Amino acid sequence: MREAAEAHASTGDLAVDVTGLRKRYGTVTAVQDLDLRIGRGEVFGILGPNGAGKSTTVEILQGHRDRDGGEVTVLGADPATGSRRWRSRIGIVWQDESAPAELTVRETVRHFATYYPAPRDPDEVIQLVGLGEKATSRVKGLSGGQRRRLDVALGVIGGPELLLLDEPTTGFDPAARRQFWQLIRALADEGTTIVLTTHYLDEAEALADRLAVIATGRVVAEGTPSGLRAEFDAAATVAWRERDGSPRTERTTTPTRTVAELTRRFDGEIPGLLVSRPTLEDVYLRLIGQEAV
Ligand SMILES: Nc1ncnc2c1ncn2[C@@H]1O[C@H](COP(=O)(O)OP(=O)(O)OP(=O)(O)O)[C@@H](O)[C@H]1O
Repeated sequence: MREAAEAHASTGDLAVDVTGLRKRYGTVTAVQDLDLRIGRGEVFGILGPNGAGKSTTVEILQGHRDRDGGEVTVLGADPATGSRRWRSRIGIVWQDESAPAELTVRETVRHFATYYPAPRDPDEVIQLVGLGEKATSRVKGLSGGQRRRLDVALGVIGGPELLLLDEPTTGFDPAARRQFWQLIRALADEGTTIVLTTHYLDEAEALADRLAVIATGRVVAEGTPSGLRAEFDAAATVAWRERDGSPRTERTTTPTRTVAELTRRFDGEIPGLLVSRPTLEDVYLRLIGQEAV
C-alpha cells in the first residue's frame, strides 16, 4: 500500500494536492503556507497539538470551509466549487455525532445510503465496522465507541474514494482504539485513501503510511513514521562529568567516537557517562515547540 501510494504521489496521481494554503479567523492565523500531497490509496496522518490547524485544514479539504489563499485539489476538483457528484466520492467522519438517536443502527445506515448515487450494501457496512450484533439496537443505546463506529459506517456507506476522519479516537479507551485501528486498516486494504487527524503519536505511527506534523498552521516535519524516526535517531546526547565534577553534554551523530575520545582522555572510566537518544515522542514535542530534547 505504502509503495503504491508513494509511486502515485511521485507520478502525480494525487488524491489531495495542497500548495500554500492559508486561513485566518479574524486576527488568528489558523493555517499558513501549508503544503500537502497525498497519493491515492495512501493512509495519511495529520499530527499536531490543539489549535495546530488540523480541523481547519480538513474542513477546507471537505469543502466545508472557505480558504483565504493557496491551491487545493481534492480528487481532481477544487473543494470550494466541488459538485454534488464530487462530494459523493468523499466520506467524512465528523467530530460531532450526527446519527438520529431514535432510529436503529440498520435504519440509520439504510437512510444515509439513500443520499448516494452508488451506495454500498448497508448490512455489509454494518458488519465491516463491527456493529453486526447491534444492527437492531437504537442509536441512543450505543456506547461512545459504538457511536463512533456508526459514524464511520455513515462515512463509508457512499463507497468513498477518500475518507476524511477528524480525531476519530478521541475519548476512546485503549481497547476501543485498537479495534478502531483494525477498522481503519480494513478500509485501507480495500483501497480507500484515508486522511486522519490525531493528537496521538502512537495512532499516527500505527496507521499512517506517511504523516505530516503540523504546528501553528505549518508543516514542521513530513515523512514515513520510520523515516522520521531514523532521521531523528541520528542525533544522540552524550553526558558525563568533568574531573572537577561539572556536568557536560554533547549532541553528536557519532556518539561511539565521542565516547572513545573521552575514554582516552579519562584513561578509563568516564565519570557519570550517559548516552541517550530522543524517543519519537521527544522529537514530536520538540517539533511542536513544547519541550526541548
Ligand atoms: N470558527 C473559528 N473561529 C475563530 N477561530 C477559530 C475557529 N476555528 C478554529 N479557530 C482557531 O484557529 C486555530 C486552529 O484551529 P483548529 O481547530 O483548526 O486546530 P486543531 O489542530 O484542529 O485543534 P484541535 O486539536 O484542538 O481540534 C486555533 O487557534 C483556533 O482557536
